[in-house]
Amino acid sequence: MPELTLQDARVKIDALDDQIQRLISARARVAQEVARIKQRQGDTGDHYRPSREAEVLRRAMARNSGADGGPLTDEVIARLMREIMSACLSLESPLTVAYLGPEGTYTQAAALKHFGDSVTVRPLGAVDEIFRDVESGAADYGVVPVENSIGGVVTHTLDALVHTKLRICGEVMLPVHHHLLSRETSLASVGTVYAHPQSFAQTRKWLDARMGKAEREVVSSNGEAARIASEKGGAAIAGLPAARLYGLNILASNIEDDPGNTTRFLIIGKQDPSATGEDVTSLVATAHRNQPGALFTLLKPLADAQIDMTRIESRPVRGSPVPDFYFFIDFGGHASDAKSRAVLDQVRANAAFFKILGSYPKAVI
Ligand SMILES: C=C(O[C@@H]1C=C(C(=O)O)C=C[C@H]1O)C(=O)O
Repeated sequence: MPELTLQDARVKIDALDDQIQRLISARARVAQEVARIKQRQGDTGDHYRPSREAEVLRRAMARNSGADGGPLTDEVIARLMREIMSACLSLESPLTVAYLGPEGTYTQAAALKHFGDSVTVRPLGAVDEIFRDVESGAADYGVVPVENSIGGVVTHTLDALVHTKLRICGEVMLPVHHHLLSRETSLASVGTVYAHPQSFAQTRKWLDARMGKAEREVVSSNGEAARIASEKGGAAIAGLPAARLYGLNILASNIEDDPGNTTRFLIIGKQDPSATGEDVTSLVATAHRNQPGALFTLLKPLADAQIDMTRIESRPVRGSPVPDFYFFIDFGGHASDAKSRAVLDQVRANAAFFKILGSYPKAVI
């Protein structure tokens, strides 16, 4: 590009902004048209389509890697597109999204990462409440944490999935950075640290080394920890949104023991997203008891079909007179594709209890 003066550059930016805005408005009008087409087709539900959104985001990232792409990163481009889609969708059917509150939690950050800013949010107090809220229709979708790369599974979420009629219709991966937040200005003045058990698990080494003498008090969420620290003193382990919300100082940043610390969240709702080519299927099953090799039998069809099993977790079956376990299995593929369907049929045939929890697009950003 030839040298521009500052004034020339600003004139250029103004002209580009004019174009961008005209195009965004044109896009919003087409999105309204999509909603009208759906209504004419008798579609009475909400107009959110997780698979279509995943495709739009993947296309945006692919374009960014192409000849006209850059210099912004794929993730930044996808996030901008995310917000445009969110705003377009909210014109016709503003979504209501319930999540594990209070405000300032990582689950809130996950909800906004997945749905964008143009949604109505309902921060609720417990995982069960989120399931009930979506089942009753008070919220269109729910966002619940399911697993952290250091702390392990969120048992309430797995237990709720066994019995719910809701479907998993998406997943969100959120890199989690913990910070020590306080009204105080130095670590030495902190007598008590408040945090969610998962946050304690993820910062244990740092706390042992730097705050060995401080009391550790478990609370129900990171947002709650920040609220208590803002009212009673002490410090909270939480994310930056909580620091902003409660006006706390950041005494120490990125105190997680593993810099790759990531939490996976599930989107729960009432729809079954269509296949996108990059999907995950989640199921829960129990093996036949008292049979040697029962778990092996359950999993063998996946191995035989060379399906990529990305996760397996177990939870005890409550009230069972003998030890029995629910196995939660994730694999790459969509329940509607021939290979996955055949494997699911075989697993179902070998299982005492079997339920597909959902097939949904693999997280894009
Ligand atoms: C309902 C639809 O559109 C909604 C709006 C989208 C957008 O603005 O790009 C994408 C997917 C849906 O959440 C659809 O495309 O079927």
